Amino acid sequence: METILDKIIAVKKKEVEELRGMEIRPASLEVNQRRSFIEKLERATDLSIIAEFKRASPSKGDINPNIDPSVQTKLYVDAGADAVSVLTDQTFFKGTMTDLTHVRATIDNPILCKDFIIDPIQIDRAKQAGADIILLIAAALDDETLNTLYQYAIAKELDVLMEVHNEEEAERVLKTNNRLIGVNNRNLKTFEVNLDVTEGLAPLIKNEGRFLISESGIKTTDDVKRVINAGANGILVGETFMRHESPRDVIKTMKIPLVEVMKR
Ligand SMILES: O=P(O)(O)OC[C@@H](O)[C@@H](O)c1c[nH]c2ccccc12
Repeated sequence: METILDKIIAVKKKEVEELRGMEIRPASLEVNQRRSFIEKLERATDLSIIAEFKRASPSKGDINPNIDPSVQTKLYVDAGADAVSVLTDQTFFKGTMTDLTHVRATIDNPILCKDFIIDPIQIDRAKQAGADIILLIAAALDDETLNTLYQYAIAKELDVLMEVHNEEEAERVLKTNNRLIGVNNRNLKTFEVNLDVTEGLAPLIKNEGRFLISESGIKTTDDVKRVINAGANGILVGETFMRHESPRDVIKTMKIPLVEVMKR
């Protein structure tokens, strides 16, 4: 059966064809300046927070379709978020690359371009819009493509967040020497969300000395403590911040010291 991920990738293939016909100009020096999230993680003593701007999603429908990306992400950063994620997919998440451009003009923290990247041309476009981190989803890429895109991104001085959901994917990404691994608690094929996924995969990732970001389904301080205990260096949170009347207050309560977490 065709999964939502298959549907999304089919749309991305068309988008890539369209992009090939467009001129992607180099970004201005100011936009291009390097903002490394991995360097921030090396120095971090608290849990790192990547706060996401996400208007809608295939699993939840509209989340908060009418708020302004610059206003919302400024709020995130002022509350203590370390990085911001901007969903740029239009068809399924109601985002745009223009959202990312606007956010770049507003904040100075690292920005993750949250999209389904299958081709280097999308990396060029993300970089031009002002992204500092790109996402590579193991479930959507074979080993060769994953490696090619990874090498391409680091050559452009971008950080790469490699996303996994099971052991097989984790082993595949650990074969690269990428230091930043995201464990998605949501299964992109069934939408089921379970923090057990972070707990199950954390030993594998931490034993290899990589930074671990727990992604999706994080709502409460208890959830946060659970993933910290599992070994997470950071969290990626969208819906909880997008729906809350005061994302500032939630972010502040989630910014917890990492004390026992082994940092390598
Ligand atoms: O809104 P949540 O449950 O806090 O999840 C945020 C983020 O992890 C989620 O948006 C996400 C994780 N990986 C993705 C890949 C594509 C699109 C979206 C995602």
